[in-house]
Amino acid sequence: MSIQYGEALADSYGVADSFPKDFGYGEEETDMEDSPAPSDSKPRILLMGLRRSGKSSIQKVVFHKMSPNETLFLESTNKIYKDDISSSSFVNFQIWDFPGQVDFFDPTFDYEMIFRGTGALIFVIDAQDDYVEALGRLHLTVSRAYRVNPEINFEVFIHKVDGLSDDHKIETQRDIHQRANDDLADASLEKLHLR
Ligand SMILES: Nc1nc2c(ncn2[C@@H]2O[C@H](COP(=O)(O)OP(=O)(O)OP(=O)(O)O)[C@@H](O)[C@H]2O)c(=O)[nH]1
Repeated sequence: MSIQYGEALADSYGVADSFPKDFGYGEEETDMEDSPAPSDSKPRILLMGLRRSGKSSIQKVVFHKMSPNETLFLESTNKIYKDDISSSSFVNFQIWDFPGQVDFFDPTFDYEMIFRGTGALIFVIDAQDDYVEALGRLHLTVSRAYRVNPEINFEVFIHKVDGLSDDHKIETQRDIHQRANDDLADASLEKLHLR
């Protein structure tokens, strides 16, 4: 099984410069209990991960030209935030930024509907935090999503590596990779590929 992890997202911050300034993004805040509107049929990418892991920062810096410093002032997300990215007929998708604390047992949270229409799920892990809790959440999230829709592409972003030495970066990546896949193997979910 070949598994690769997304390169540290501190690097992705530079990506913002490659997007034109004048994208006319539609913005929408949606309650968890909302049912999907017709425009939700666009290809959908979910951004999930623990609270303060950096999901909104990634979305704002990469797609809205926010400077990394400004992300310090981002408020915690408490609803699903849907962002339409449609710069041309070739680039046309939605990013859904989730609150850190998604409750899969909340009956108003229709995760089956959400996962059914999802193309990719990006799970963000804060490398500067103790990531044991994040790994538990990763496992819960991807195993649920996979059972609903095995076609989803799962990506793990190891984020906030700016404070880590090169050796520590490699060690963190190796450790997260190992533990995440051990958890999947224990649950007989070897077919679920994390990248
Ligand atoms: N050191 C460092 N800090 C970062 C980086 N990216 C984001 N942060 C900081 O992390 C904090 C949380 O970022 P958010 O983007 O709000 O995190 P979130 O995952 O959307 O949080 P919730 O909405 O609570 O789920 C902010 O203070 C950011 O400035 C990074 O690459 N490096």
